[in-house]
Amino acid sequence: MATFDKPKVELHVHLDGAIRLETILDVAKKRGIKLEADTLQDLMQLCTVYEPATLTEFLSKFNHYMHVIAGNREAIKRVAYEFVETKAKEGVIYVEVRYSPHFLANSSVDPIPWNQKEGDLTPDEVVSLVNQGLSDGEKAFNIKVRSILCCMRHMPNWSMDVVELCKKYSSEGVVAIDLAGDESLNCVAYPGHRMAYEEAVKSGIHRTVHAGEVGPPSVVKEAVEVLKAERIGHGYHTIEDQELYKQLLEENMHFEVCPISSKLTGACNPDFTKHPVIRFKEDQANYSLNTDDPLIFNSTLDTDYMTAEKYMGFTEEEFKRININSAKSSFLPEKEKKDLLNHLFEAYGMMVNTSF
Ligand SMILES: O=c1[nH]cnc2c1ncn2[C@H]1C[C@H](O)[C@@H](CO)O1
Repeated sequence: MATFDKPKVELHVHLDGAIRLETILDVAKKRGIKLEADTLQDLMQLCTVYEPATLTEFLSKFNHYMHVIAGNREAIKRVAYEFVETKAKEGVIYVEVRYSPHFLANSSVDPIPWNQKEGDLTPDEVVSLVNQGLSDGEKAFNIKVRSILCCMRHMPNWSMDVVELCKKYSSEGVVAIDLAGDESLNCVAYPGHRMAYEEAVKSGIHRTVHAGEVGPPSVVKEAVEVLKAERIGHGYHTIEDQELYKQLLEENMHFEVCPISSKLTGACNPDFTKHPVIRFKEDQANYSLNTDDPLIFNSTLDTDYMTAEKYMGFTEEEFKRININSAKSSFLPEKEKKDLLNHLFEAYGMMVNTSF
């Protein structure tokens, strides 16, 4: 049985970090693409981070398999659909899944990623395909799914496209913009990212930013003050700047915490009993628990919850509280947020608050 066997909300998970190994092998076979591994076991060995590494080392894992899925319409739709099935099985009732449309394209993207040959799949069509896969999955598995489009730290020239795609597809489940990638190499957001986030603010597109994962608190400060982030991806290092941390606590800023990820990317002390989320818990901060990249960490949402229970003193009550906070901090419109909250209140045996 799962550690917290009740409906859950997940806000920080990368679609391209949540692909099934079986699917990678199968698609590679169908497309005649040679992989460095041809059994499930060997592919797992290749793609998984087993011991604490660095964010840069972790990000290099995507090189082993992204070329298999990118540029292929059927594969992209399938990955999105299967993702929803996986989350439904984990007891997730609402998930916001993120990805870079450019990383899955092979046309209208400069440079073309993963050494692909130029084709005819644009970032725009990628978003449309993912939307279809997610929407088919929602119907088949009866959960709610929304998506977030990622800008990449090292690719500021893609960011204006990303915000335009957020606007174009806001009626098809795209709810926000994100800035992901290697914060350890690019600590200050480029003008391209700043322009895209300015446009997001102007157009009412919700905003989250990977910040303070491995980088210093200044990255979090920039995310909040310059990029106008409404949520912080990870944000562990915020607590090294007590003034900033206190301010964000007062503002009820939401931190998207990913326990297993934070150990294996080297973001935090590998000793879970010293994890910053324990401080968040003690301060009753607003945060969620998430998987981030379950393919690469060989994890599930339950292993993250189990870790929190076993090493961080999490109780059922705290799990309920953080899922309620996650629903409140989701990028859903108010009415849908209330419905989601009521669903959780009911499932958790709490009084439904009719005063909203
Ligand atoms: O934990 C992460 N930090 C920064 N970037 C990340 C993390 N996990 C995945 N990414 C990157 C790699 C993916 O290709 C990209 C879009 O999902 O986002």
